[in-house]
Amino acid sequence: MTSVRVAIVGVGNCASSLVQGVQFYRNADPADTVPGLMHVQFGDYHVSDLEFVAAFDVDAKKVGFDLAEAIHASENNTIKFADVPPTGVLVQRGHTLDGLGDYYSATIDESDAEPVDVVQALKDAKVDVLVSYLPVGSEEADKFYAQCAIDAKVAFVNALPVFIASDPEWAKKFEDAGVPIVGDDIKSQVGATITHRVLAKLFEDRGVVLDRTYQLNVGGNMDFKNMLQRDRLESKKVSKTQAVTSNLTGALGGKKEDRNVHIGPSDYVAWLDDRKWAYVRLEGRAFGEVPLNLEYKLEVWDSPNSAGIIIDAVRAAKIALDRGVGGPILSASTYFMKSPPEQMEDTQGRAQLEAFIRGDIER
Ligand SMILES: O=P(O)(O)OC[C@H]1O[C@@H](O)[C@H](O)[C@@H](O)[C@@H]1O
Repeated sequence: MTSVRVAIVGVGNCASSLVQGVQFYRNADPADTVPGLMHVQFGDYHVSDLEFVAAFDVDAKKVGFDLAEAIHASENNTIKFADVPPTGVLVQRGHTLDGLGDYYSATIDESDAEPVDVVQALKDAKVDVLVSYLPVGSEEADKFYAQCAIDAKVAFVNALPVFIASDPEWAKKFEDAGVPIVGDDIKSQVGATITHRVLAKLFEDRGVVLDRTYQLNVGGNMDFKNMLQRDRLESKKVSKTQAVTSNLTGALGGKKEDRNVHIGPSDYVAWLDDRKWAYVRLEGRAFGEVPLNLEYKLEVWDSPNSAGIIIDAVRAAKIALDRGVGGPILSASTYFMKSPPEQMEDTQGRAQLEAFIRGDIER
């Protein structure tokens, strides 16, 4: 089988963990279990089949540098768990559009190079899958790159909370073009979303009435700094909220907004670097209408926590591309993403995805 030729837009911490992860597990035995991957061998593709062939960013400390160097440059502050040798891929000057909010603009220097023709660059590098890791709130920029993927006939993995796969008009554009998309908004391996989603569901499954809940997140990466600009995180709040409530049938079921559900990024704490701490509280009523409350705290390194999921999402997108299936890949989107076109309970989502890998279902 051929490799999976991957391009990345946004060479931040998440890109760093992805590139390091492919290096770290390049010799993994297909019979082994790798934490954070569904399979070492996912359909026809081993982890090591991912080949990074293009990257785009706007940061002067990254543009023009080898991807292996750029992943540790500028404000990137995630954990280093692999030595990535030079890739021979130089980061190209992407288009800024609304990609930089106030905090990014104040923190980094933008490259003064001319933005490249992205569609041409994708074609020249024979890219199979473009992963969008733009900062939260980059609505215009994310749609620009989605359109580039359509024009270059490159599959798209939308890791941020801008609604593309889950937007019927955009979904149709991908379908009409015969280009697969997996989106929207990556759901980490064991992150704030999945733990909260599962525990809220546990309340319901055990007959406890969930009256109110919150999820307060703090972190020290640029994602959290960027989100200090409150108007950039609206889509993120909606995405995170529906990821939890879509699993419920009670009063909070399906709510995108409700006074009794507060889920969102809460503050930036510089010394946490790329660690993310989530404080979650669920308040309910059990037998005899007696109060029952649960509170937990999750501590993770944010970017590695989603890198394995992206490796699987990229391989699912490539399988769809190989099979000539365009539009949202529902099974992969529902299992990997917070805001898929259709929400499904996670074990069911995983079973659907296994069926997709085997070729039993189309998408
Ligand atoms: O931990 P969760 O809730 O699944 O969130 C995962 C990801 O969600 C994305 O929206 C964030 O920008 C990432 O930084 C984060 O890793």
